[in-house]
Amino acid sequence: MILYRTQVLDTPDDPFRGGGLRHDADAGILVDHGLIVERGPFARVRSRHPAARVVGLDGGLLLPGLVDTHVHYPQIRVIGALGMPLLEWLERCALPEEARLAEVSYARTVADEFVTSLLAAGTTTALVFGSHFAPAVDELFAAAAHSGLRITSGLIVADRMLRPDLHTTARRGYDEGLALAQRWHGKGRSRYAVTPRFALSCTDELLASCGQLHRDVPGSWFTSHLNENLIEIRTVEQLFGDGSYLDCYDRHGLVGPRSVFAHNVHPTDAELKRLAQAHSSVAHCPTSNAALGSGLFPLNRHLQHGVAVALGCDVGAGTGFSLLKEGLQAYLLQRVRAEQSVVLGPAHLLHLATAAGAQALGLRDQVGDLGVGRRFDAIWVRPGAGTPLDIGLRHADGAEDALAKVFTLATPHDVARVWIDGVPVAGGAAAGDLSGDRLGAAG
Ligand SMILES: Nc1nc2[nH]cnc2c(=O)[nH]1
Ligand SMILES: [Zn+2]
Repeated sequence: MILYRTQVLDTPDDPFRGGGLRHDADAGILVDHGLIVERGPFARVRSRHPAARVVGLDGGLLLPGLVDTHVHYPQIRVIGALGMPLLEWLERCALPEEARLAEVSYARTVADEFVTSLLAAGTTTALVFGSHFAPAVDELFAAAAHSGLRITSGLIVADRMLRPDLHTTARRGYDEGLALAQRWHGKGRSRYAVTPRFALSCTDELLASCGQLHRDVPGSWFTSHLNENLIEIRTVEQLFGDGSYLDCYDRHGLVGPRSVFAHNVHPTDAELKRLAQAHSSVAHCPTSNAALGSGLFPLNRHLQHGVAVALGCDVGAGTGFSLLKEGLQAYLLQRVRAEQSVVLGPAHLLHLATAAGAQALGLRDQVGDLGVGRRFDAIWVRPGAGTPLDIGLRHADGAEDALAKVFTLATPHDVARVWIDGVPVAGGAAAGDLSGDRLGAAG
């Protein structure tokens, strides 16, 4: 057992529903085989467990591991292509790179780069858009399993409107998806997600095969894109004729409590109503929406309709892996929405980046906060001495202020250590000597 002594912040109760920030300035968190078994003032927990090994996390603060509900594994190398709207960016930047993952050795290198970057940013759980190539999806699951990342992912399918080398058929997509699910779904921390790229690139027949696969793999997840860009939406309407964008998925049983839709920047009220009724979730990806000029996410309307919202970095349209940056961008975006804005405080941002994501992925009983009974998925934010974040934290006016500074100033360089299930999986030099708590050691 390890007893961590630290300052800890989390949001067990939803700040959008009256909850707030939970803060312990000198907490003791007792971890046994990756499970948090006790939490309280350090002195009290220590006195009850005098034999536990104490690991002091001095300076900085401990947060729950970040949960990313929308990120593309094959796109790490195309981050930063600015100045294009969605469809042009896909054609010129994203899809040529995605085609390169046909080569397994290339995919393996990219998978390693991807998983390493996610963990370094403090993301411990992610819903990941996989690849159009099944062997490349195997590489992703293998890299995630090796690293410890909690991952939900799957084969991307499309059968029109992309490059022909990224197209599949309903039969092949089903068969390859089923085989991947049999290899990875429910193995360790991995789960399978049925993943049509977006309705624009999928015929009804392909989406029907997705519905079949979702039903045939019990406990599988579903994810796709929705209502991201006005030209995309108009094209989907022309292709499908009747009904809304969401209807394209709904017709095939793909709108339910295990469905996560990325973006939803331009929803109708009827779509929001249906998403809420189905207990589906929306992955809000604010840096991507800004970079592609997709629009201003209507958080107020999602909240009014009771639609669950979490955060996604949407690499590579998004500008990096940090969900702290996504939180800041979500905040800034709301500031410019004028009278339609939702003013987000630091507790809202932390909730969106942790518990809300865990909820969207059906993992809230395991992760999302650092209370008793949760797995110890955590990040230690400890900036280098003399950096603006270090100065800000030392002069912070209370916990909310400290957390606001983290969202404003922290980068992956400030994530000194990352644990999943009590095992350190990332962080190094900045973490100093945590005797008995080494990378790869069981907690
Ligand atoms: N942002 C984004 N939107 C998409 N819609 C379909 N594919 C993509 C993608 O790769 N990125
Ligand atoms: Zn995306």
